[in-house]
Amino acid sequence: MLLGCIGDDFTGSSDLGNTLTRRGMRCVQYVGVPEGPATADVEAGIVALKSRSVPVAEAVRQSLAALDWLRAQGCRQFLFKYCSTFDSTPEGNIGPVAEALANALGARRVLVCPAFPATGRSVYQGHLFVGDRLLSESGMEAHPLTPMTDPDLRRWLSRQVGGTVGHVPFADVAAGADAVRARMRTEDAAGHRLLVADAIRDADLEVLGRATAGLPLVTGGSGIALGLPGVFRDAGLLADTAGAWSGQSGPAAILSGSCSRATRAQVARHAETDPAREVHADDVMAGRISPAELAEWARTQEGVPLIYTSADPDAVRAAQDRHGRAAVAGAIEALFAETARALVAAGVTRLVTAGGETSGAVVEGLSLDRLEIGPEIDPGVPMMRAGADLVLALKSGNFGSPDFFAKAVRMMEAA
Ligand SMILES: Nc1ncnc2c1ncn2[C@@H]1O[C@H](COP(=O)(O)OP(=O)(O)OP(=O)(O)O)[C@@H](O)[C@H]1O
Ligand SMILES: O=C(O)[C@@H](O)C(=O)CO
Repeated sequence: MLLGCIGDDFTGSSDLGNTLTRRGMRCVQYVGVPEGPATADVEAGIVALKSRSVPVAEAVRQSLAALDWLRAQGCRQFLFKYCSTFDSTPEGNIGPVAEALANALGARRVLVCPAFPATGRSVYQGHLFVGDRLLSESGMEAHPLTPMTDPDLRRWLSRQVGGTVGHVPFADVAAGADAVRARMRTEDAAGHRLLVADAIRDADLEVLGRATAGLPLVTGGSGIALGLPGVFRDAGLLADTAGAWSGQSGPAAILSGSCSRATRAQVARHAETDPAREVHADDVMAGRISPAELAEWARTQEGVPLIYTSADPDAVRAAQDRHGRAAVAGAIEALFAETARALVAAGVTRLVTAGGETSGAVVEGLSLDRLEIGPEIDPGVPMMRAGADLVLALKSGNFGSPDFFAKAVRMMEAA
C-alpha cells in the first residue's frame, strides 16, 4: 500500500476512492479500522471513519488508530479526507485531527484544501465558495450538525487548533509546484504548520498534489488527491491495471437522511415517478415507525422505493428544538441502519443512500467491512461492490444531478 487515507465519513471516503480509482490507483475503502492486514494488490487504502460529528477526542482517537494500521501496511504518504464544504464546528474535528496526525507523523507543511471544482467548491483568498456563493451563504449555514457560518477557512481552522494557520495564495499555485513548495517553506519558517491552499481548477489541485511529493501528510477534499497518483506513477510504483466491474441484478431501494438542498431536490424528482415514503422525525422519536414495516412497504411497491427523512431547515430545526439535535440524528440514523438490514434481508441487492452520516449508519448497520470502488455515477459518487450480491452508492448530501436516484439504480444494474 502506497497511499494511506483516513476519511471522516463514508460518502466522503467513497468520493476519494472515486478520484483515486479514476486516476489509476487500485483502491479499497475499509469500513473502520480493519483487524488484519490488507491484500497485497491494494495501492491506496481508505479507512472510512464516522468521525466528522463525534466528540473531538473520539475523532482523534479513531484517526490515530487508522493511521497506525495504515503505517503497518507500509504506506509512504497519508491523506486526511474531509468534506469539500469543510463540515466542522468551531471545536473540530478537522483541525484537531489534522494536528494529531501531523504530530504522530512529525509532519510540517501540511496542506489544507477542500476545493472540488467539479462540484463547484473552490478556495480563493483563503475563502471557500460553493458555486458563486460564499460557503456561509450556500445553504451550509443551515446544516443540521455542522452549520458553516464562516467562509474564511484560515479563521475557522484557527479556532480549532493549537497552532497558527498559514496560507498558500492563488498566485503561487498558478505559478506551479516549485512556487508552492517555496511558499510552504516560507510559511513553515513563520511557524505555521497547517496551510490553507487556494485552488479553483483541477489543474491547481494537480499542482498542489505534485508539490506535496515526499511530504508525509496531505489534507483536503477528494480534489487534493488528483495529483498524487501521478507522483507515484512517475516513480514507477503503480501497477496500472484496471479492476473488473460488473453490476448487480435484483431489487433496488433508496434511503435518504440528507437534508441538503441537492438531496431534497433529488427526493422531489424521484417522488414524481416512483414510490416515496416520508418518515417524520416526531414519529421516529415516538417509536411510531418500525424498520420491518418500512421494509415491507418497500417490498410491495412498483418502481424503486425511496424512504426519506430529508426535510427543509425549518422542519429540521423544529425537530431538533423538540427532541435535541443529537437525539434526533441518532434515532433517525438507527432507523436507517435497521431498515437497511431489513431491506437486504428481504432481497434488495442495489442500495442507494444519501447523506454522509446516514450512509455511515447504513454501512455499519449492514456490518460491511470492505468496499471495492467501481465506476463513477456522478462527480464524487462511485458505485461500490460490498459483497457477492450487494452493490451500493453512498451519495454525499450535496452531490449528484437532480435525477441522481434513478440514474444510480440504472447504472448499478447488471448489463
Ligand atoms: N427530519 C430530520 N430532522 C432532524 N434531523 C434529521 C432529519 N432528517 C435527517 N436528520 C439528520 O440529519 C443528519 C444529516 O446528515 P447526513 O450526513 O446524513 O446528510 P448531509 O449532511 O446532507 O450529507 P453529507 O454529510 O454527505 O454532506 C443525520 O444525522 C440525520 O439523521
Ligand atoms: O467532499 C465532499 O463534499 C464529500 O466527499 C463529503 O465528504 C460529503 O460528506
